[in-house]
This record gives sequence, C-alpha cells and structure tokens, in this order.
Amino acid sequence: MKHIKLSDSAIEKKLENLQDWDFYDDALHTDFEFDNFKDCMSAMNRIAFECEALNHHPEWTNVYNTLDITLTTHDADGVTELDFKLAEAINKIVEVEE
Ligand SMILES: C[C@H](O)[C@H](O)[C@H]1CNC2=NC(N)=NC(=O)C2=N1
Repeated sequence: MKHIKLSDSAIEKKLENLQDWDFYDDALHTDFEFDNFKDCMSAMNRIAFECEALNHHPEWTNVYNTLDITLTTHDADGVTELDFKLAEAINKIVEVEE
C-alpha cells in the first residue's frame, strides 16, 4: 500500500496527540534515556519486532543508555501515517521499559 506524505500542518496536528516526539527536517524525532545500557537494548529489541511487523524501520542511534530515533517514510520521501503508527508503538514499549 502506497503511503502518502502528510502535509506539515497535518503532522503538527497529529503531534498534539503524540507525546515526546518533534517534527523537523521532514522527519519525526525523539530521544530516550534509560537507567542503563541493558534496559536500552531491551527496548530496542522490542521495538525491532514492532518494526518488522509494520515493515517500517527507524534511523536510530544508541549511546550507552540513550536512544535517538528518527522516523520518515523513505518511499514517500517524508512523514506518513506509518511513521505515526510506529512512533505510537514505540511510546507504548518505552513507557513499559523505562
Ligand atoms: C522493501 C521494503 O518493504 C521497503 O524498503 C520498506 C522497508 N522499511 C521502510 N522503512 C521506512 N522508514 N521507510 C520505508 O519506505 C520503508 N520501506
């Protein structure tokens, strides 16, 4: 299914209901800090399974107990509903992990 790039105003509106994420450089961004490396890696593992289920993958950086995530839909060259779907799933996982 082709995903359509959302307009900036649609993104800003949807962000009102998406805690902890920002929109800039045509992508959704967030960063998390965990108690330790193990908890961070555990969350990354759980997120990875969700990415596979959605066939939608993040650009992310882990440094010790921190995790920076960038979401964009490469096929649409911008942010789509899929990015929000994955961001919501990530928030649910991290809320549990942290
Ligand atoms: C072939 C494969 O289904 C596509 O490359 C998927 C994989 N994961 C993806 N992830 C993201 N973030 N954007 C995509 O367009 C995308 N496309």
